[in-house]
Amino acid sequence: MAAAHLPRPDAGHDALRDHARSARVSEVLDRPRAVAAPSALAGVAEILTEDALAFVADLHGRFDARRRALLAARTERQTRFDAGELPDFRADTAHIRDSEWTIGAIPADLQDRRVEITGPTNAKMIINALNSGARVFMADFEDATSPVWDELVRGQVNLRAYWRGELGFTDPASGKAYAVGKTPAVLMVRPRGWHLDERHVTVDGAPVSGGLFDFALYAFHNAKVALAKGSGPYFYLPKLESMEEAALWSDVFATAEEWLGLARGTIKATVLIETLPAAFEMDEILYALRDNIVGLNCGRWDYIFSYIKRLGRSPDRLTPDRACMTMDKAFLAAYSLRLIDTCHRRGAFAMGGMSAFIPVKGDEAANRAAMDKVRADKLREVTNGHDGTWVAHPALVPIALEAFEQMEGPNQLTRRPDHVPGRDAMLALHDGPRTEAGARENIRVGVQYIAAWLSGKGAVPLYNLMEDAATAEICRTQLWQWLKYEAPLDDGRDFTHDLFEDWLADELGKLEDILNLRPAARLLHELVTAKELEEFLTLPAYEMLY
Ligand SMILES: CC(=O)SCCNC(=O)CCNC(=O)[C@H](O)C(C)(C)COP(=O)(O)OP(=O)(O)OC[C@H]1O[C@@H](n2cnc3c(N)ncnc32)[C@H](O)[C@@H]1OP(=O)(O)O
Ligand SMILES: O=CC(=O)O
Ligand SMILES: [Mg+2]
Repeated sequence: MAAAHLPRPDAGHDALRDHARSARVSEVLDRPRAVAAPSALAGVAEILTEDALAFVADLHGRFDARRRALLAARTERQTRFDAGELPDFRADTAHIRDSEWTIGAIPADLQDRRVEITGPTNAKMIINALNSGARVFMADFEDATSPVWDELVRGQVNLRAYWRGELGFTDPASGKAYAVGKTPAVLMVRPRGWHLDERHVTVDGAPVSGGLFDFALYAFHNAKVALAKGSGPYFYLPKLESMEEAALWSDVFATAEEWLGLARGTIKATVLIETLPAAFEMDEILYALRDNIVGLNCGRWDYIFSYIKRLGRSPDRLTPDRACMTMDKAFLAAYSLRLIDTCHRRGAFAMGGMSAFIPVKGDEAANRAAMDKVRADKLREVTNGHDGTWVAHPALVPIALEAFEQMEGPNQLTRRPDHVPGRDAMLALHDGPRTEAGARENIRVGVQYIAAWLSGKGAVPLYNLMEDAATAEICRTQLWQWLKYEAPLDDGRDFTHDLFEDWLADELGKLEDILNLRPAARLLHELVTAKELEEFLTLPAYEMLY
């Protein structure tokens, strides 16, 4: 059955889901093949194999129309938010929230997730992360990755090599050799979100989903080897907005398990709750993925971005400086407590998130202050009831571990918060000023991050903070929002077009002329001054990527 025979994207979720369920795995032989762009990388022949690409094509044929329909549903929901509707718990799914059920079994090697390190998929960082002492390493094709074709393939080559005991790296500059140690972290992989295409792989001329491509290749090559080594095919799922989007992953997993000859429920996933709409569907997301899910995670940076994106077209939602939006207050505090309660009620892990502070080089006092901030963040998480947390850098593993060793066991699944915040608290905005310094920081970080992304780097240290796609999205959406409403600043001025132009020119003048700085500045300018808020900065940026 060719992709062209699938129901139309606007056919409705039920028709699309029924079609996907009725399509049999054996039909794949009649389907079009996925065509991948060439890559000269060593190891590519083991990754872009005919069978692996047939698997990608099959997933594309079954699920891409549904993915596109769900993306259209996000746009439709946004028009309702723009008209003044606020997110709320769904009436049609009350039975899921109100009834008693729990998720499926959690594998032994996922029972202790006290500290999880994240990072890009280059060989050195994979090895350093696996050896870092963290319980889990999440290899990231999302926020920390710029989807340059060769780098994506290289990431898959590296992950495949890891499972076969063949991953090594020698730094050409220092000559230092890197090898995976005897007790590596458990490996999880985060595929891209539903919004991103992978234009280097097409079926009938249409690009496949980036997320399906990342998932499919990793699962195809490694699921069985990981299981044979006592682990499994484990994933983090980013940027979901609804139960239906979770159900799409559930159906993808069921199909993949059938393809790969795995028992139903072998694939295990943790879902990031990092969009405002998803926070109102946490029970529903756990339920939709109940055969495969093991937990939820507070993806705080995308969550702030989503709050601005979904509600920020309203003048009464003007956000304060990015630095004021902390996890201990307002909508962020509320959603993290609700996530803990929801997860523990359903037997799922409630993972904390990423503090953006990283070690400060060459300034002991500043470094101590940054480490203290990380410690305080992790102590808040463990005290509230999280079962584990994320760190961005190996030096932060001991700090987070020390905080999470306060738990009585390897997790605290039986704990429930004393108070579960409701809808109003989940929508409450932080207090705080909007300052010139905050606007200038957004400009500086936004431009330099986009320049790095266009140059192939998805995570960078800037001004002693970890910056990635999610943190940069906050910068540019906040500037857009402030400009749209000419937001009042704390010094009495309004954030006008002229001020933005002046500060952009001034900040650019001060920056070192790094690769892609000018195109990045042009893109940031376009995004900030656009009449309509662009859904993701990575969508126009991807058009500029080689
Ligand atoms: C919002 C979210 O989605 S958060 C999740 C996505 N973001 C991320 O995963 C970011 C992960 N972190 C990073 O990429 C990096 O730590 C950065 C870019 C912030 C800083 O990187 P660097 O400037 O290279 O850090 P630094 O120079 O201090 O690194 C020291 C050593 O630690 C290693 N290291 C740093 N971060 C990591 C990491 N996350 N995983 C593995 N190794 C790491 C470096 O490779 C380096 O190794 P070496 O001594 O063998 O050369
Ligand atoms: O993915 C994590 C986030 O904070 O965003
Ligand atoms: Mg994120």
